[in-house]
Amino acid sequence: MVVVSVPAEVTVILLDIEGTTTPIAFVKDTLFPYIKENVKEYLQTHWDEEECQEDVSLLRKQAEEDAHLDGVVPIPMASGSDLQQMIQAVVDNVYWQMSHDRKTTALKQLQGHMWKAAFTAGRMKAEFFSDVVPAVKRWREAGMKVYIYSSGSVEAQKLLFGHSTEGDILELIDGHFDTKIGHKVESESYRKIADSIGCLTNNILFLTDVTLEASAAEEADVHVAVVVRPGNAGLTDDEKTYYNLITSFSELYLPST
Ligand SMILES: CSCCC(=O)C(=O)COP(=O)(O)O
Ligand SMILES: [Mg+2]
Repeated sequence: MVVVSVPAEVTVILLDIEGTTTPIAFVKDTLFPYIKENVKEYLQTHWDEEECQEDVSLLRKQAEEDAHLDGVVPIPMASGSDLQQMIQAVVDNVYWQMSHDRKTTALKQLQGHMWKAAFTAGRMKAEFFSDVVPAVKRWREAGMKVYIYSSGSVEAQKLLFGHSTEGDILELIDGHFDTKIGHKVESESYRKIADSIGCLTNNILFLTDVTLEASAAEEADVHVAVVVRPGNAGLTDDEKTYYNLITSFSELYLPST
């Protein structure tokens, strides 16, 4: 087994979810299909609620920003539009964004609100790789703080950790970040995360499956390791040479343990 040593200055482990703690297949085959199958009915049922209207406003604003992109579906204003036409426009916009695996805050916020019903009713349980929970417990025992940074909304992250096949493991996580702090491929996001935690960027070790995210974090002086899991996108030879790679969290060696 290859072992990657965690630098002594690291006090915080920052985890990505999809492809890092959780199989991409769970996201692609369970979480995302749930949205596609239920979005129209969800909008029809919840349309008059404030939360749903806030989600639609955010999606409309995003559609305006996306106006230059091929295939984008605009969302008309409520006044003067037929309700069913407007709902269909939101559905089409959500489908369009999901077909491009967009990580916009607007899409992620609606998805989080929709998953809530499924998780809280026990109809869906989040999957974690078997090494994740034991490693997080070990790190915490060694005095590390463990945070999540995912494109999935903080609300959705809490649903996953609160309703998993391993039970409610939310208490293992010290805090959550999503794209409201900035996108994962922008180095400024990692500086803001360090500020928010109250540490230096080089006190953080970020684990992710996406090298663009690893590169942005590294630019901010965050330590990174790229996580290679079954079903993840392949890495180039250069990426394999450049980054510390782990296939399991058990391959991380903490000097203090
Ligand atoms: C609460 S995570 C749900 C999955 C998701 O929507 C997503 O975009 C995952 O992205 P990540 O940044 O964790 O790779
Ligand atoms: Mg990921």
